[in-house]
Amino acid sequence: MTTHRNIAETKNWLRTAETITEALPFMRRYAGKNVVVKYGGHAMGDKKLADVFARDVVLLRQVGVNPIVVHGGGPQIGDMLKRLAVKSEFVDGLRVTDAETVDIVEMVLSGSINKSIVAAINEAGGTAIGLSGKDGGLIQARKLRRTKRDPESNIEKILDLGFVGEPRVVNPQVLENLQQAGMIPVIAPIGIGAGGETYNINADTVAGAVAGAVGATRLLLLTDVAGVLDKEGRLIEELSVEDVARLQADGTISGGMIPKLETCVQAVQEGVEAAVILDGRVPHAMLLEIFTDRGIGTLIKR
Ligand SMILES: Nc1ncnc2c1ncn2[C@@H]1O[C@H](COP(=O)(O)OP(=O)(O)O)[C@@H](O)[C@H]1O
Ligand SMILES: CC(=O)N[C@@H](CCC(=O)OP(=O)(O)O)C(=O)O
Repeated sequence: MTTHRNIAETKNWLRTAETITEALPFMRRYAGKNVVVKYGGHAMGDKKLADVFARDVVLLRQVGVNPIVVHGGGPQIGDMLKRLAVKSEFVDGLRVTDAETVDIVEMVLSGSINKSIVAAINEAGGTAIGLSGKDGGLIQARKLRRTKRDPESNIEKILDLGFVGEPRVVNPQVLENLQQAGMIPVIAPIGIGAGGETYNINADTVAGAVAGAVGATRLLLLTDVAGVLDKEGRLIEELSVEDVARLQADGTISGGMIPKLETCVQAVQEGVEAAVILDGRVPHAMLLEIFTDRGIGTLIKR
C-alpha cells in the first residue's frame, strides 16, 4: 500500500527540494575546485556538530567539490598538557613549544584528533585519509622567526617560540594523488624540518599554505566566533588586505585572530580567490557559506 505524506510534510519536502535546486548554480561553480577547510579546535568540541561537519564534507565531495580538511586542536592539546602537568603559554596566538611539548602536540594532533575526524568522515560515507605534514613529505617546515617591538625601548626583539614552525614547501602532488583515488585528505598541522625535527605549526597557517599550494578556490576557517568582530562586537562582513593591517595596528584583533587573518591575507595574495572566517558552531556553516548567495562570516579578498 502506498503511504501518502500529509500536507505539512509535503510542504517541508517542497522547501527542501527548492533549497537544493537553488544551490545548483553554486555546486556547478565549485565543481572540480579545491576548497580547504580549517576545522578549529574550539569548533570541534561538540560531537553532534562534529558529525554534521563530517556529513557536510562528504556531501561536498559527492557534488563534485574537492574538500581538503586541515584541523586544529589547541584546546585538546591544552587539556593533555594539563593532565601531564606541563606548563604552556601563548605569544600572539602561538603556543611556545619546547621539546617535551612538541611530542605531546604531535601525539594529540596526529593521533587522537586526526583519527577521530577521519573516522567521522568515513562513518558518514566518505573515504578520508589522515596525514600530517610528515606523510609523503607533505609539509617541509622551518623554525618560525618572530620579532616583537618592545614598546618601552622601541627595540625589535627576537622571540624564541621553540619548535613552532612555518611551512617552507607544501607538496600538492600528495594531495592530488589521494583526491584522484577518491579520498578526502585530513591534515594534522605538524611539519618536518630539514634535519628531521618535528614542528608544531598553527593550523590556520597550514590551511593557508595548503590552500595556496593547491590553488584552492576558497579557504574556509571555521572557528568559535561569528567572524571578525569590530570594537563594538559587530560582525565585519568583508575585509580587504589593507583593512586587515589597520585592524591589527589599532588592536581590534588579538590572540588567535592574528594568525588567522595573517593566513587569509597570505592565501589571497598567493592566488586563493577568497578566504572566509566563519562560525563553526553554526550547523552546516560550510554549506551555508558556499552554496548560498549570502554567505556567512567575514570574507577576505585582495
Ligand atoms: N576582532 C576579533 N573578532 C573575533 N574574534 C577575535 C577578535 N580578536 C580576537 N579574537 C579571538 O580570536 C579567537 C579565535 O581564534 P582561536 O581561539 O585561535 O580559534 P580556533 O581555535 O578556532 O582556531 C576568538 O575566540 C576570539 O577570542
Ligand atoms: C604553534 C601553535 O600554536 N600550534 C597550535 C596547533 C593547533 C592549532 O592551531 O589548533 P587550533 O586551530 O584549535 O587553535 C597549538 O599548539 O595549539
